[in-house]
Amino acid sequence: MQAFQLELPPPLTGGRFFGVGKYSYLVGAHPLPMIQKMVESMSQLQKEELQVQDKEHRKGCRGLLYQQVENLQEKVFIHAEEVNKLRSEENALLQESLSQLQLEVAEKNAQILKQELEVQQKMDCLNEVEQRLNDSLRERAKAKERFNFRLWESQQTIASLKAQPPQIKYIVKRVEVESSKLKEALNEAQSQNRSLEEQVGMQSQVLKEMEQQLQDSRNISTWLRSQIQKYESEVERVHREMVEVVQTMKDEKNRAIEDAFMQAQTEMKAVHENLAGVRTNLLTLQPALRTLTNDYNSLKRQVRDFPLMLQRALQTTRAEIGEVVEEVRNTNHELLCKYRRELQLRKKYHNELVRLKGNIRVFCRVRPVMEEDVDGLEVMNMVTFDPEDDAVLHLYHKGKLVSFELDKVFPPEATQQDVFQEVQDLITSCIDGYNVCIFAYGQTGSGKTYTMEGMQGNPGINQRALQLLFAEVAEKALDWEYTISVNMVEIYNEALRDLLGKEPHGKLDIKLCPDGSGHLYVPGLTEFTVKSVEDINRVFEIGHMNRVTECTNLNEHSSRSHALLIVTVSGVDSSTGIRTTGKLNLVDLAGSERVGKSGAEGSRLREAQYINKSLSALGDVIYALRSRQNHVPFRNSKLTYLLQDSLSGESKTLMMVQVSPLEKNTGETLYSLKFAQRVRSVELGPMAKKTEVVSFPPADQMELDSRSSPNSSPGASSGRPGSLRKKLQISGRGKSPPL
Ligand SMILES: Nc1ncnc2c1ncn2[C@@H]1O[C@H](COP(=O)(O)OP(=O)(O)OP(=O)(O)O)[C@@H](O)[C@H]1O
Repeated sequence: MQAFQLELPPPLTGGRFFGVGKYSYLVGAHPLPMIQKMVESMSQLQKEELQVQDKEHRKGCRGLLYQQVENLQEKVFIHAEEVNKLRSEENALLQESLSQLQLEVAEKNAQILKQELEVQQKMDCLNEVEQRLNDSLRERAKAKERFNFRLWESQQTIASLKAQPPQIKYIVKRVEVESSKLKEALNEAQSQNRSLEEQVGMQSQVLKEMEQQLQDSRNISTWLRSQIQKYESEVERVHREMVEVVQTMKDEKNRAIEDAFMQAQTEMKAVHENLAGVRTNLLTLQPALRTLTNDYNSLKRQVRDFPLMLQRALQTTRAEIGEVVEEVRNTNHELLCKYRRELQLRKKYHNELVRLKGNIRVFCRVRPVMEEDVDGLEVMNMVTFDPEDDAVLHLYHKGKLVSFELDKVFPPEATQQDVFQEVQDLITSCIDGYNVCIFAYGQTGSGKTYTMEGMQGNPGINQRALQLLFAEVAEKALDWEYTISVNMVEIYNEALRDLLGKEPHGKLDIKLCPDGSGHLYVPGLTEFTVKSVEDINRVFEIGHMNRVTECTNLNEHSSRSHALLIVTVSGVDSSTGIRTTGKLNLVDLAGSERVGKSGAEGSRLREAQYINKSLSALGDVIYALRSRQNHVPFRNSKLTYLLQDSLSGESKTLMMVQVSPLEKNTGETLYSLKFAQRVRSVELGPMAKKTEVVSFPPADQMELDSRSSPNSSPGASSGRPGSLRKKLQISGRGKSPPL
């Protein structure tokens, strides 16, 4: 049975809809007292309007309840009708099956009668045949008796005649004749007798069959009787069941009606109670309704006046807001000015710091003695360090100790992280818009690639720099939006090649920007924007692959070409719109060893000449920059020309001079350290500021210099490095002795 549920109206909660009306946004403390007052009166109005709506709602509720009672009664009536219909349908079904069963029983009875009739007919026939058989048997016995008697008589006659004379013979003949007649008759009788016996046999066969049939018929009749009994008992059972079902249904129907009636009564009672409650509520609400109606009317009036009030309030508020906005704008402007001043100051201090440290710094890294260096022989370590000064190293060369002072010396045990620690400030300054160049300089096998690229699992400056840039950029992401892009190029025999391009074999040109800014650019150079370490690795892979395909022996090739990773960091401050662009150039230079001197020929000699030329051009440029000369010879090599923007102006340069500590390499080590010393020694002191043009001598001449005066040549960094360092610390870098 379906459960009826009364749909009562929702409970009335007075302020349930508070703050949901069209003026809801006005609820809450407002800074302006006028608006606050208006908001309060509006919410009061809304509340009262809701209460009036509640009362009207209750009125409608009573009608709804009556309607529901009527619906309930209607449903009870429909259910009673359904029960009746169900009962009559089931009765009809049962009657139908009963009459069908009776019909079947009648049919079976008729069949049995028919069978019995047939059996009776067969029995009659059988009796008749039996009767006839008995008669014929009796006749046959009589005939047999007669023939036996006549036979006996004949035999008596024959015997008596045989005992008589010939006369008697004749008689005998006659008797014999007579006897043959008798014999014939006897034969005839015997054949008759046989045919009768056959008939008797046949009749007894027929009789047996008939008996069998009779027996079958009796069996069938017994089976049919038992079937009839079964059917009768089945019919009786079905009838009984049907009566029971009808009875159960009657009971159920009565119960259902009673239940429905009871439920309806309970629900009616509840409805009446509700109705009574609603009536009482209505009675108590009537005075409140009156008050509310009055209030409502007065509020209506207020609402009518509200737009005017609101307009006035809005005008006042607008004026107030305008004042506040103006105030905020002024404050913002002041803050922006302060911020810009701070930015300028920061840049100034940073520049000052860098200036104090030197815009061009020279570090030296000594690679460890490798297993492959040992080669069965004892290996002499020719480089030693000053335990008290990490900027000094001593080289034992041709029986003499030559000392060098640089900005920082990394001993063989220094890790990649130690090295990176010292250069990271330089790298992050490109986020602030500075151009930075880091060069790895040194002979082949001195560890340039190890320092710049590093190894799998222990990356060098290149990868660490990009990772640091990502981290720094992410930290500033709230205020600044940065883009980091990379190029990879190679300079081999003064030819510039794009290592990320589709055609790495093609030569690139360096051109002046057509916008008249004086900046340089490389048309067709491939640039990748990188956002993650994975991107960097992919870029490095492409660059490496292109370098590999360029030459069969990569190491051979790499030591004869300059590899440049150019990272551009562009940023825009979202609040001020200030834009910055900084470039970080990470350069793995070609091997600095003087192949030309060792009698190389052909392509080797050409390569060596190109390398010598470009390295001394780089030395010249750095020297010119450091000594603040008017003319800086950037155009003397592809390398310096390409890096012109990043080497001049407020840019920062770091030369990482790589050396080997092995005895066999002391010549090259000395040469590299002299180069480093020369670069560094051109301090920004008073003498260095002179626009004196001091060209970097080619490798051969440097060798001569070192031979003539190994202790005195590199900027007075002879046997007393510690004292020089101290002197520098006291007087500042700008005051170091001139060349
Ligand atoms: N600081 C170091 N610690 C450990 N191994 C180093 C270090 N420096 C260099 N090596 C190893 O020395 C070998 C030569 O270094 P690397 O290839 O970096 O020299 P290179 O100057 O770049 O030579 P090339 O000019 O031919 O490119 C490499 O096997 C490298 O792993």
